[in-house]
Amino acid sequence: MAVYTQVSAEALSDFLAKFDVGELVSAKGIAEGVENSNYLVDTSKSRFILTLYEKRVAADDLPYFMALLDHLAERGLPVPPAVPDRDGTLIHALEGRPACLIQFLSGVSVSHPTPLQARAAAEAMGKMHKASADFARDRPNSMGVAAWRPLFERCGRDLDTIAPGLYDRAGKALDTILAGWPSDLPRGAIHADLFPDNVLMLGNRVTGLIDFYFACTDIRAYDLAVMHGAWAFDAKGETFDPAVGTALVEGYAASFGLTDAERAALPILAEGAALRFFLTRAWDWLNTPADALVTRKDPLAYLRRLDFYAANGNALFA
Ligand SMILES: Nc1ncnc2c1ncn2[C@@H]1O[C@H](COP(=O)(O)OP(=O)(O)OP(=O)(O)O)[C@@H](O)[C@H]1O
Ligand SMILES: N[C@@H](CCO)C(=O)O
Repeated sequence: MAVYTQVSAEALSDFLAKFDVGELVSAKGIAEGVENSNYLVDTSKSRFILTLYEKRVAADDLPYFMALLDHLAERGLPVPPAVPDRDGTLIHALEGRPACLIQFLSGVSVSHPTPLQARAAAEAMGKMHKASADFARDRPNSMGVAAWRPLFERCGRDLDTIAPGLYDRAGKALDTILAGWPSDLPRGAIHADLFPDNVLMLGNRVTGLIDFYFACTDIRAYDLAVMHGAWAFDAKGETFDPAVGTALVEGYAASFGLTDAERAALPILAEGAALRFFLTRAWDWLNTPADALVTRKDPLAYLRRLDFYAANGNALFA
């Protein structure tokens, strides 16, 4: 599930009355996702996503995300901008949470991407990087390299309750990654969480890039590294699909371009991306009761990716 905040029919009708979107016809909570509360809302005029922002999305960051979505949508990217109310306001409050009414996009997210689908998604990411090249706003990556040691320390020795020896193992990986982290690669606005569930597709065509709530200014090739880890393995991180991996790198290179320096850095960027998702999942694992309604994501699936990249990264991206 991802409906942390319940919205009553009365509150939703009052909310929608501020917009020129017709009358409320139906609303239902969306099960997918773990970060925010999402509802599928049908009105007499159209279909929308209502998002109420929960723990990890700071209200102060919403203007950045909404400006980026507008910027990309204006340049023809298939991203869902927020719908303005009659006064032009994009960001609202509903049931005590920051909330936006978002344009609905068609398509479904694929759970087992083919190389053709992976290539199309990586090309779309390349187009997004192109379109955001003149986006003037900046947002530091709150889940970026500077956040990893503090997050690791906050998890602490409790990591060993997930698997014996995990604290020492993760600590060693963290030291290696921080020591080798590149500082001179091109930066720009990146998505930073472009997992298959954040790409809507119809067949081999990308119809939507969604969930920009980790978007930030960071190393562009890091975005590709995040995508590689998310798309080219099975969910448990046990099996790597080389055809999907190649399709991602070549799709991005064909669409945006990849310098020799960026390509050479992909192994360490991929290790860093794997560590990032390992750490946030481990933190959530340790801090979400096992019987909570939300399904916890397995941190070890990202430790396996980390091990894979450490052992094979250089050969993989050569
Ligand atoms: N603009 C949109 N158009 C169509 N469907 C959408 C849109 N935005 C979200 N969805 C649907 O809602 C689901 C959850 O949305 P989203 O991924 O933004 O949630 P989240 O809680 O932020 O999740 P995550 O765990 O990926 O961070 C998506 O999987 C998709 O099915
Ligand atoms: N994509 C993330 C969850 C949202 O940040 C994960 O799978 O761990």
